[in-house]
Amino acid sequence: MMDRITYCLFLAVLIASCQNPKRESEKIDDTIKPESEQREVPGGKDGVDSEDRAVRSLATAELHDSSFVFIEKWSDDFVYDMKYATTDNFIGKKVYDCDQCMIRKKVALALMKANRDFMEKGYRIKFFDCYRPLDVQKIMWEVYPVEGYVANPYTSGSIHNRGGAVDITLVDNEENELDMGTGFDHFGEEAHHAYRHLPEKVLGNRKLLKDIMEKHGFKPIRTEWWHYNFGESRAFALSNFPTKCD
Ligand SMILES: C[C@@H](N)C(=O)N[C@H](C)C(=O)O
Ligand SMILES: [Zn+2]
Repeated sequence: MMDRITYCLFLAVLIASCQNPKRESEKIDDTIKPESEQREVPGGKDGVDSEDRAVRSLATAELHDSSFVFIEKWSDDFVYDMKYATTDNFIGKKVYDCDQCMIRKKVALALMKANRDFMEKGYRIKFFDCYRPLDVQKIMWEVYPVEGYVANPYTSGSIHNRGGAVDITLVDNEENELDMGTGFDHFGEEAHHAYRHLPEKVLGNRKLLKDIMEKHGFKPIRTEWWHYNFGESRAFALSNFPTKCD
């Protein structure tokens, strides 16, 4: 009799898990930004005021800190060149279907605050990469299995796979990239933070990026000037859903 009950319980649990409800951490934001917050109000100084409103709007949205959001939906003030949605990357192949930046809500908020600081100085963030599915990490590892430049997907994976890392640079008001000394995904010592044989201007640009990102809770990695991990993002779950646009 007991065995029958245990068996029924087991069956019920199995059926429930097969329905595979999305974990909170993998829920994707489908809220609509209020109409009044979609347009910049005239008089805002270089978009900084509108960025403040955008931060408030996302901060008060009914979303879990770990929900994935499309940052483009919450702020008009970023620039995008999502390299893995093109063939212009070290893999030589387009590996994303979507060219938008998808990231955890908590990380998006910090990025919007950092962007506000950059905008006060006449710059803004340009994204090269945000959330990255674990399967894409495996493709990268096949092409370039060197830790420091590509995180090992078979150990702890990349913070990109957890929706907590971004690859970025800065652009000016005409959307010209600041000179950072190397291109994106230059896997060599010239891209390291400790590499000093660069013009003062380049060192200053890297420092500007690093200082403001650190102020907002991001941590650089030793080997790539463009890569920033947010806070304790290892706490976010590894994800592997494909990058699909809204
Ligand atoms: C591949 C490169 N853009 C990158 O993000 N590297 C770091 C180390 C990573 O894979 O997490
Ligand atoms: Zn990166």
